[in-house]
Amino acid sequence: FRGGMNAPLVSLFGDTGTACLPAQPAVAILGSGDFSKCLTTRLLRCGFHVVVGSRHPKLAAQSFPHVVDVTHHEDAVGKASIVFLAIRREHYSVLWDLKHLLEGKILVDVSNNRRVNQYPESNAEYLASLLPDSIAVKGFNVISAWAMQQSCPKDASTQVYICSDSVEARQQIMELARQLNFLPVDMGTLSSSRDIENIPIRLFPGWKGPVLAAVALSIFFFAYSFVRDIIHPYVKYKQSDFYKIPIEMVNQTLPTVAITLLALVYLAGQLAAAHQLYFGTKYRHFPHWLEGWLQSRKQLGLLSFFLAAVHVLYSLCLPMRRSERYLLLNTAYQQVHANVENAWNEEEVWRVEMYVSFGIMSLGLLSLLAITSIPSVHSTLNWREFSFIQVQTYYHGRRKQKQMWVGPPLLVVSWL
Ligand SMILES: NC(=O)C1=CN([C@@H]2O[C@H](COP(=O)(O)OP(=O)(O)OC[C@H]3O[C@@H](n4cnc5c(N)ncnc54)[C@H](OP(=O)(O)O)[C@@H]3O)[C@@H](O)[C@H]2O)C=CC1
Ligand SMILES: [Cu+2]
Repeated sequence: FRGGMNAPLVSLFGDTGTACLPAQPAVAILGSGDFSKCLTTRLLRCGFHVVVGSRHPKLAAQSFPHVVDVTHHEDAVGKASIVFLAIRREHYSVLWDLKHLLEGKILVDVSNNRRVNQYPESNAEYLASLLPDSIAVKGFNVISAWAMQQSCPKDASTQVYICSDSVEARQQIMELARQLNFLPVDMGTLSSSRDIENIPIRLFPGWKGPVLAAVALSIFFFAYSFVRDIIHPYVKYKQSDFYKIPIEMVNQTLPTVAITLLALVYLAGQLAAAHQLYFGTKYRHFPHWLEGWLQSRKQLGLLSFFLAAVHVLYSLCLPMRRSERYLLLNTAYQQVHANVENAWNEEEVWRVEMYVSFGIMSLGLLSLLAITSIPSVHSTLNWREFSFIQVQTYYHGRRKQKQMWVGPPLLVVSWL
């Protein structure tokens, strides 16, 4: 009915979705908790018939719509060939009594754990060993009950990772996921279930190192500017510049950390190239730390871009400050006193004009790098276009760095 020759005919009778589809088969769900309720809502909306198996069907039936058949485990399992297990791994032992009824059926394990690698084997592999005559499929565990209930969830990805040792069962559950408006991702055999179970527990795994590096660099550069621009004048000349802490200090730290992170992005590639040249081969593994560093280049680059953008905001606000106004007035007053009519300093003017222009262009290039690293933009470029942008920008950046990097790297502070 979907597409093909019949498509225009069907649309004549209106695109009312499920009305034109053939009756969907029944799907059983064991357990009546949050996940079960939300999965039921989604299945009903997509035209499936749902049977829920509960230990206390009378009690559980109150929290399900009337069209849902809420009954005992044995009864529910008998009515469907696909059974979702919306119970926790700790309670899988109840399935032992249903062993004979579950023979040859597809069991979908949606369970999650609390910690990474909490059990020696994954929940789905445990299920498969518990019921060897059934077909275990892992999936849907990355979707929260909340998102399951929404018809078009906006709070996170709609991708579901699915794996099973049976190819047909995997295909069947992937098709089901598609009908429920999810994007199934084929993860192969059941041995992938451990990785799939670890997905929801992870929290930005690639970001830990880069964020730590950014924090450490910020503390270091902030302390450095603090000692140099505030403590030193205070001790030496008894001059109190503490008002500089909230804006000037921060605005010195931000670009320094940003450019250092950007340098770290490119340094990793250089070290990798040096490693390959030194050993004369590209078939040798990089050391662990370098491997991790290479893999976190994107995060380092994006953090660099973020800090540079915040730096721009801070810089735009510099003339808004009270302190700026007082300092300007004081200089004007002193100028009048000294009887200087025109304080125009050609060299100073040129320096600042160029400095701001370079700053804007660097941010422009950096944002180009940042935008092309976003997956959806990335996938519209072929690899030649991608490397054109990433490499060209790099050489421009390098040429500029050469002009600017006079003296030891710490002097970058004065450039920024
Ligand atoms: N909640 C979520 O957002 C998500 C949950 N999941 C997974 O879904 C599964 C269910 O989660 P959730 O619905 O939140 O859990 P709940 O604790 O809300 O529900 C679990 C259900 O299991 C049944 N149950 C409880 N104890 C036992 C027992 N001793 N023996 C047999 N059955 C029992 C109960 O149903 P009854 O009383 O009817 O028998 C209960 O409603 C879990 O494996 C979880 O990891 C996965 C992704 C997201
Ligand atoms: Cu700057």
